[in-house]
Amino acid sequence: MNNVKICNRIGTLHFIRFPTSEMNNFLELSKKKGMATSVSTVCATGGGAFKFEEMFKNELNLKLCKCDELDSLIRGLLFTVASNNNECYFWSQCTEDEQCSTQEYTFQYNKYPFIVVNIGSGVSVLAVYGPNNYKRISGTSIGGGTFLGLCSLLTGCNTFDEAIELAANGDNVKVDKLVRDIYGGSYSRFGLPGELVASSFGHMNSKEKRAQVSREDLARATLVTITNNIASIARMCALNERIDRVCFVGNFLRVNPISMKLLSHAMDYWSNGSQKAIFLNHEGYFGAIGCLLSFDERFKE
Ligand SMILES: Nc1ncnc2c1ncn2[C@@H]1O[C@H](COP(=O)(O)OP(=O)(O)O)[C@@H](O)[C@H]1O
Ligand SMILES: CC(C)(COP(=O)(O)O)[C@@H](O)C(=O)NCCC(=O)O
Repeated sequence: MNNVKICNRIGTLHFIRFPTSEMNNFLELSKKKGMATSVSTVCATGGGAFKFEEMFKNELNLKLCKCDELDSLIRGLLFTVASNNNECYFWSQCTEDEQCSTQEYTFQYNKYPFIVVNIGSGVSVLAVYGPNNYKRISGTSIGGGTFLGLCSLLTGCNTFDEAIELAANGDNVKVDKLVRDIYGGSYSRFGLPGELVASSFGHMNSKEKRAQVSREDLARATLVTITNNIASIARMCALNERIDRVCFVGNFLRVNPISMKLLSHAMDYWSNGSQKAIFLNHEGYFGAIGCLLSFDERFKE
């Protein structure tokens, strides 16, 4: 991220990611490179800041400066949106897949409230009322980790990128039972179109249908199931809080236009256009950015 001002210096922020399952390799590399000779403290957030604290101290002689993950997330998000003009976007015309495309979104970050849905391993839903005023209003354990876990079980895939690639080439209609499979068409009285999923994985009780589905179809159905569930929770939270702007973040949305389009469509369709799904380019890094800002503040003190 270019032209970022932190601690009265302007520069470029660089982002690198690796899964915490690779922490041992990271420690080995840090030892080899003599990381502790150039820094004494590393800013860290999320569960890993607690889980790996001892390990960093014992193996590398490095102190972790621990910051709360949700405080850091909101702080990093607000800072990034304020510093980076091109950060936010939305998907338009998501009823027609071919016409669905991204458009830049001018997010009035200094206008409150708004909702943040963080889709990591699990999902946290936060209502933000001011720069230092937010609450965690809901959450679900059915998140990005669930997608990857179920998809690995069902398809034998080994990575998130592979799971997304499979899903991109599959068709959930072969796996899910639609309203039209039950009604023969729409259930118009309650505004349920025939193409709506009535029952996720609802076809999979049939031996015949199971024989017809591919790994790709199963990956797509898993992605659609998890995403639609998150969309339902996000919509209900927005409605309850009477908030219309909903920012979706977290690494589950990395290289995942299928889920972003589904979330956009669900928010738009079920709210008659009153709720808006907003996405951010640095979707998985706000915790890290917020944590860096807190460190900067403590350093100044
Ligand atoms: N390279 C990747 N490896 C593993 N999971 C990934 C990767 N890229 C995206 N994901 C998705 O992101 C989720 C984790 O999101 P993240 O925002 O990093 O949350 P957490 O704070 O739980 O680490 C995973 O469960 C998976 O769905
Ligand atoms: C515990 C967590 C805050 C951890 O964050 P994560 O590493 O998943 O990003 C998150 O997984 C969560 O909110 N889980 C859902 C718990 C629930 O409300 O049921």
